Formats: sequence, C-alpha cells, structure tokens
Amino acid sequence: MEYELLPMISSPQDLKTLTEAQHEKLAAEIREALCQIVETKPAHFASNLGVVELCIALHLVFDFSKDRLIWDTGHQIYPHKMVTGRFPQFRTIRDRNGLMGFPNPNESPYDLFMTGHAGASVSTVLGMKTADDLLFDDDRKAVAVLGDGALPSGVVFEAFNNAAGLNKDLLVILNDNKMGICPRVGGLAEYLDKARAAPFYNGLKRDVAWVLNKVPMVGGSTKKGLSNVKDALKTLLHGGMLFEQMGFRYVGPVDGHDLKSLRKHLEMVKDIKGPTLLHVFTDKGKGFQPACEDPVKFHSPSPFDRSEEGFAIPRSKGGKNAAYTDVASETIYQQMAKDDKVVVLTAAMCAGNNLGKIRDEFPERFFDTGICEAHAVAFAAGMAKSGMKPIVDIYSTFLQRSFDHIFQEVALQNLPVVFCMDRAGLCGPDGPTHHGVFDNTYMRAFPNITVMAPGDSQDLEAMIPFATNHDGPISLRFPKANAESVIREEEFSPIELGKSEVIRWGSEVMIVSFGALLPECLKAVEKLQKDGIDIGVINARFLRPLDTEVILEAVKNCELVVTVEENTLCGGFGSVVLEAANEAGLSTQNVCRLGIPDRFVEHGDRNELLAELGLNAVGFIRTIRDRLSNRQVKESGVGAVE
Ligand SMILES: Cc1ncc(C[n+]2csc(CCOP(=O)(O)OP(=O)(O)O)c2C)c(N)n1
Ligand SMILES: CC(=O)[C@@H](O)[C@H](O)COP(=O)(O)O
Ligand SMILES: [Mg+2]
Repeated sequence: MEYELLPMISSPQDLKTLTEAQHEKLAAEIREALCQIVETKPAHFASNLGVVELCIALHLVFDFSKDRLIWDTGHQIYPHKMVTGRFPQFRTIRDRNGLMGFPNPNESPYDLFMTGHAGASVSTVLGMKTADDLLFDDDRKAVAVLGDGALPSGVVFEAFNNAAGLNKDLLVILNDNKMGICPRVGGLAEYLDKARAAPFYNGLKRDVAWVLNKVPMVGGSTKKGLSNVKDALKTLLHGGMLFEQMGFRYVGPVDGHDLKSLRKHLEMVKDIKGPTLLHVFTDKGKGFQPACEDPVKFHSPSPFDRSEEGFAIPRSKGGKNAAYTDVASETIYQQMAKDDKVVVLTAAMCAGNNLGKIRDEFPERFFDTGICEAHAVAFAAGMAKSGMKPIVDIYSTFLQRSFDHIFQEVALQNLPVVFCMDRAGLCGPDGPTHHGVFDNTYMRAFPNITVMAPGDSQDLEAMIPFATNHDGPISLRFPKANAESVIREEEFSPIELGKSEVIRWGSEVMIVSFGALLPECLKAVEKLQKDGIDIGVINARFLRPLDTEVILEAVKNCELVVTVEENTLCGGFGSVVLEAANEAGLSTQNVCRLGIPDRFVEHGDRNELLAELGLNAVGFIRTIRDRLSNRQVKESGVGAVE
C-alpha cells in the first residue's frame, strides 16, 4: 500500500485539517504500517491494531501539546507515535538507537512517562492535573487510557480512591478489549464481561440518566425507596456502577472502532467536572483477522508474511534451542507432578512464562492473579504459611512491584516461597522498563532469603527441585535467552546450599560468574588459555550464602579475579564478593567487577547490548588482557604512577 496521508502528518494538528473520509483512510494506513513492522521484527501488534480509531479520536478532540495523555499499558503507543511526527522513523521501532516500543519522553513531548509497567497512569495523570491546577495551568485536560488488563492492578484503585477524594477533572478511558496478553481473569473480568452485554451508550440513555438525576428527593422512607429505584434503574442502564460507586462519573460503553461516535463521546466527556470514566470497547487485533482470532499469539508475534487471502505465514526460524523459560516451566511441571504441595503463580504472564501446560493439567494448583504482582507475593506467603510450596514465576522487572511483600510477608516470616525470576538481565528490544537488572541487589538486601542463579540449563533443572525442598525463602533468576549447557570436565556437581562449582581452577586469573553468562566466560577462558594465561572459572551458583571458602581463595591467591553478572554493579554479586573479602581482611585491588553500569540501558538486540557493555566473551577477553597488561606496564615501571 502506498502511504498517502501518514507522511503528511507531522503533528496531531495536521489531523484536524483532514476530512472524515480521510480519517478513515488514515486508520487503514496506520494498520498497514503496523502489519509491515511485524513482517520484519517481533513487535507489539494486536493491541495497537485495536486502538487506531481511539488514538485518532483523542488527538482530534484534545490538544496534547498541552493536555496530558498517558497510554497504559504503554505497548499500545504505536499509532500515537505515528501521528505525533514519528512516522518517518517508525520502521526503526525497538531497534538500537531507533524509536522505543513504549512511550519515551526523550523522543517526543507527546510522550510523558515511560509506561512499560502497567497500571500507574491514573496516579501520574492525577498528579499532573493536581500540579497543573496548583500552578494555575488548570485549562490543561488530563487523560489516562487504561487497558482492561491493567485495571485490576492495586495502584489503579489507590488512584481512583484519591481522584474521587480530590474530585479532580480527570478522564480515564477504559480500553476494554477483553484481554491482557492472555484472557483477563478474576472478579473484575467477570464484571466487565457482564457490562459487555449492555447496549452501546446513546442519547436516550443519557436522557434517562438525566431524568433520574432529577428524581425529587423527599424525606424518610420515600427518599430511600426512590434512591433504591434510581440505583436499580442505573444498573439496568449501564455496567458502570462499580465506578460510579467509587466516585467516578461513568459514561459508556461506546464502540472504540466507530470514529464518529468516539469523537462525539470524547467531546461530551471532555468538559465534565470531576473524575470521569469513559468505557470503550475495542477488538484486540482489529483489521487483521488472524490477530482477532488469536490475540495471545499476535500480542507480540515473531515476524510473519501475509498471504493474499489475509493469512499469517510464519517465517521459518531454523533450529531453535529451548529458552530458559521453557526449561523452567518444564522443570516446574515435573516438580508439580512429583509433589502435590507445589503450586505456581503467574501475574498475567501465563504465555510469557510458558505455563499453559501446567494451567491445563494442574488447574487447581495454577494461579493467575492478573497484573497484581504485589498481591501475588502476599498470596503466595499465605499459601506457604498453610503448608504449600508456592513458586512465584514472575519477570524480574515486574517483581519489583512486590518489594514490600517480599520483605514483610515472605522474608520477615521466613516462609518457603520460591521466586523464579524470568527475564532477569537485559531484555533486548523492550528496553529499560523491562530489563531485569536489579534483582541481585534487591533480593540480597533481605535476611533469610537464599539467592541463587543457574549458570546453565542443567543448573536450572537442578535448582528448581532444590528450591522447592528448601525450608525458607529462595530466589533464582534466568534471562530471556536460549538455555545453553556447558561442557564440564568433571561430572555435574549437585546443588548444595552455599556451594559454588569450580569448573576449572587457574592460578593467575579466576572468573567468578553468577548466572547465565557462564558459557561466555568459558569461551573467554578457552581463548585466553591458548594465549598462555592460567585462567579458570567458578560458577558461583549462590550469591547468598556466598561460597567464601572457594571464592576468597581465588581473591587471596590470584593476580586477577573478575566477577561477572547481568545485574547492576550497585550492590550486586561483585559487591558481595568485595564485602566478603574486606571482612576477611583481604586486599581487593585484584578484583574487577563486570556487570550493568549505573545507568539505564536502552533498548536493542540483547546480544548487541551485552557486547556494548563488554558482557560477552570478547568483552571479558578485552578486560582481562587490559588488566594483565597494566600489571606488566607497572612491573616494568613504564607508565607507573609516581
Ligand atoms: C506491572 C506489569 N506486569 C506485567 C506486565 C506485562 N504485560 C504487558 S502488557 C500486559 C497485558 C496488558 O493488558 P491491557 O492493558 O489490557 O493491554 P492490551 O494488550 O489488552 O491492549 C501484561 C500483563 C506489565 N507490562 N506490567
Ligand atoms: C508489554 C509487555 O510488557 C509485554 O508484552 C512484553 O513486551 C513481553 O515481553 P516478552 O516477549 O519477553 O514476554
Ligand atoms: Mg486489554
């Protein structure tokens, strides 16, 4: 398809010069651009197809060069990027140095917050509105587009409560497409399903509602009776009682693909005083039939071609190794088959965690809490207290939501909850909101928690049963990567609390690796050995308790000890080694820490990012050679500091 209109849109102002027919054509062009992107790379797809009309309507009715807008969850941002001057760069989305796949304030003033984590939009929009009012900027409107998957997050209800208390002019658009990544779950899901049965909002309904508001209120039982009748009628009128009872004005439901109707309703709610919720029904995948039929698969699909008949033809990907996620889910499955006390929890990431088989075969021991990580951890603590063995299977970055419950409900009570942190390390194209690079630091902060990381797939297979049989809280982490299996000279040594695995001892240099960069360390060792360096590797396996016996032996005797981790250097594994050495009275001049630097890492291909940060075999070789050559320079006196 030739793009006729999209290249002409350099700002949302340009939308206002188009006719209604052109708006419809623009919607088709945006959908085509979305399809073209997923032919080239994995990207968020079905959600974006669903918000095309909503995006155009919002930019027609509001002026977001001053009004406030947050897309939540932020992966629905692609059409917004196209109409806010970024269509020329759109093909670079999610590439290194290209557009980010989430809102990015560094890219455009139309993006206000990076919203890769779901649910905070109502709070931030309320905050901006409150500050704008205090700063006499009160003509700015404030809008949060909230997905129905994001809705159950606890923080959303904290914000609703606060917004109603403050009675702020705030518009929440509930983008209801019946889906998170997976089908939505829980009581709210059922509530919204029922609301789906309601007819679309129309003028008649508004008139009836207006009449209801005029029902005279008289004293005593008559007043109560009329009020009950009014409530009952209102329930019949729409499915928004929940929101109304919380202090929001509810309008809807409206058809999220009828541009004309959307504009009309947005105009209607734009100037309503007080917090308002506009309920919009959209179809996840709208405009591409395979995505409508299987929105889970097309949430963020692998690249595919489109047939002339509109089918998606997957591109062959060649022999793909099992990912760490697959090894973890299979091992969890095996544990559940062996031990009926083991239960597993996911926070709306059943697909991402690859837990479908477990959900289907052990439905009574599988729990999807929705996007409610904080609750999931406290819920797991409750189950552990009553004698079950919960595995909390959550991405490292999203588990940050649970920090306080890891502290109070799990660590402080010393309960046997297993934290299985997927996507630990750099997550590639999702970028800084999704990189899981803080968990070594936050997990080690709490007494009682045992902190582990598998060095390869065999370790992971052994660590999960070890963890479910451990009497106390325990965490393990693995990245979004193929699960390699390292070749060991000795037999695989079983997991033992606080014991590392010495893969090879070197008298000059030792690499101490914590986690899945172990195979890269071994590649570096192989190369450096050929250069005549006596170098070895320790697979640390435990951060806490640290294997001080073995690791401090290396610090004491080797010229160089390099710690390696895919976690921030601030307070991570390398810091643990430094602290232990210091406590043992050892010099740490010979310890070099490699990990994620103290800044947020951008999006891009994971291997590319690791290479840039020196966290692959080439980088390790470079660092070790540099450090050893500095030593030689110092020894020969050349360049030595006086
Ligand atoms: C705190 C948090 N947990 C988990 C996720 C992973 N996640 C990304 S999108 C998504 C579903 C969001 O559903 P919804 O907001 O309804 O968006 P839709 O894809 O339906 O448009 C989930 C669970 C996340 N982004 N943030
Ligand atoms: C928006 C979001 O958070 C998810 O869609 C995320 O992009 C999924 O990442 P994975 O593909 O690693 O599961
Ligand atoms: Mg949704």
